[in-house]
Amino acid sequence: MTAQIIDGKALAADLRSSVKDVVAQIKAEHGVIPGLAVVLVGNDPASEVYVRSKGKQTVEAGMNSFEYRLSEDTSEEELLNLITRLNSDPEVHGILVQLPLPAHLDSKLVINAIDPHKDVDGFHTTNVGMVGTGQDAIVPCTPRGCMMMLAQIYPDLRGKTALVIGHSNIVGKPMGRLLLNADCTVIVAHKSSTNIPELARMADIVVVAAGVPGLVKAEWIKPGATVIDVGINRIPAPERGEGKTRLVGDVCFDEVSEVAGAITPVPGGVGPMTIACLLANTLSACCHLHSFPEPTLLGV
Ligand SMILES: NC(=O)C1=CN([C@@H]2O[C@H](COP(=O)(O)OP(=O)(O)OC[C@H]3O[C@@H](n4cnc5c(N)ncnc54)[C@H](OP(=O)(O)O)[C@@H]3O)[C@@H](O)[C@H]2O)C=CC1
Ligand SMILES: Nc1nc(=O)c2c([nH]1)NC[C@@H]1CN(c3ccc(C(=O)N[C@@H](CCC(=O)O)C(=O)O)cc3)C=[N+]21
Ligand SMILES: [Mg+2]
Repeated sequence: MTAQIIDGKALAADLRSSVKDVVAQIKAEHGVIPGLAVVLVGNDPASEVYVRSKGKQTVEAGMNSFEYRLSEDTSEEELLNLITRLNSDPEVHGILVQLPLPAHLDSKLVINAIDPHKDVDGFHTTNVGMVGTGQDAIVPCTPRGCMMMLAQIYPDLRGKTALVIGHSNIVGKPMGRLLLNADCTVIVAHKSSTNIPELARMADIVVVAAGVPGLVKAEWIKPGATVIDVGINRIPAPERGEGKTRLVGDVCFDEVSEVAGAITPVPGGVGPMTIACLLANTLSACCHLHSFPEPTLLGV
């Protein structure tokens, strides 16, 4: 069997184009332009790349992008002051603080200072609690993107056995909660789990967000299962020339795609969906803040 490749790049382009249509409609009807503020503290090169890409795609969707680049030694007070200003700025509908923050800043405190209605990452304790209890709330971008990709394969997720590998607050835990809300039977594994290959062989759906290249092997996968690879790892690629690198996920893609029914590639899988969902969340936040009807995008 050769797995169907779930094309995140194409699906993300569809999502961005439906966001763009609704943005144009809101602008025409109400004169409101959704705005996203991205805050980057320090100069981590990888974060720099993501922030630039987010800003570009925000503008391409017809929204306003506000970027704040603060120095590595910014104090917690300065950062909290900026968030307070953004919370009360009517042109800002979404606020994203790029993680990780430098070690001297308390990310829980900083994230919880964001107005939950503007927390387009869905990391605020209020949004986490609401998603955890099955209430409408802002859903974290990466898990939301994974759910949209799963919807391409399964019209109904009820009763599917799902394994999530990784239990971070930004990917694994919210992913497990969304799958549970969709009535999957959910297992969430992590470094202390002792029998992941065995658990994986029971799963119809495997979502891996561990940050370990080559973690998931073909013999772990039940034939026909769907494999969602969230991992983003930059590894040396001497075959491309000295000092060159390439991006890989957490899945041994070539061998797993011989067994799985469907699989997401890296790059071009979950990553582009994450950014498209950020735009979708910003649009939804704008609609909510202005009491416009919730836009229907790709249905998740
Ligand atoms: N595509 C996208 O849009 C995004 C991709 N990512 C990528 O996804 C990956 C995970 O990100 P994130 O959740 O932030 O990472 P974290 O490092 O915060 O969490 C990793 C999780 O994986 C677990 N883990 C690590 N090694 C193993 C292992 N060998 N077996 C089982 N579990 C393991 C850890 O367990 P423990 O807690 O016990 O240590 C932890 O729960 C990274 O590669 C990151 O770059 C992240 C965000 C968005
Ligand atoms: N507050 C916050 N929210 C985040 O959502 C957040 C964050 N902090 N910190 C870092 C992680 C990581 N992340 C990615 C987004 C897009 C791609 C992406 O578009 N990847 C492309 C490749 C990009 C490349 O070539 O480097 C792809 O997979 O095809 C990857 C990773 C969001 N994160
Ligand atoms: Mg942990």
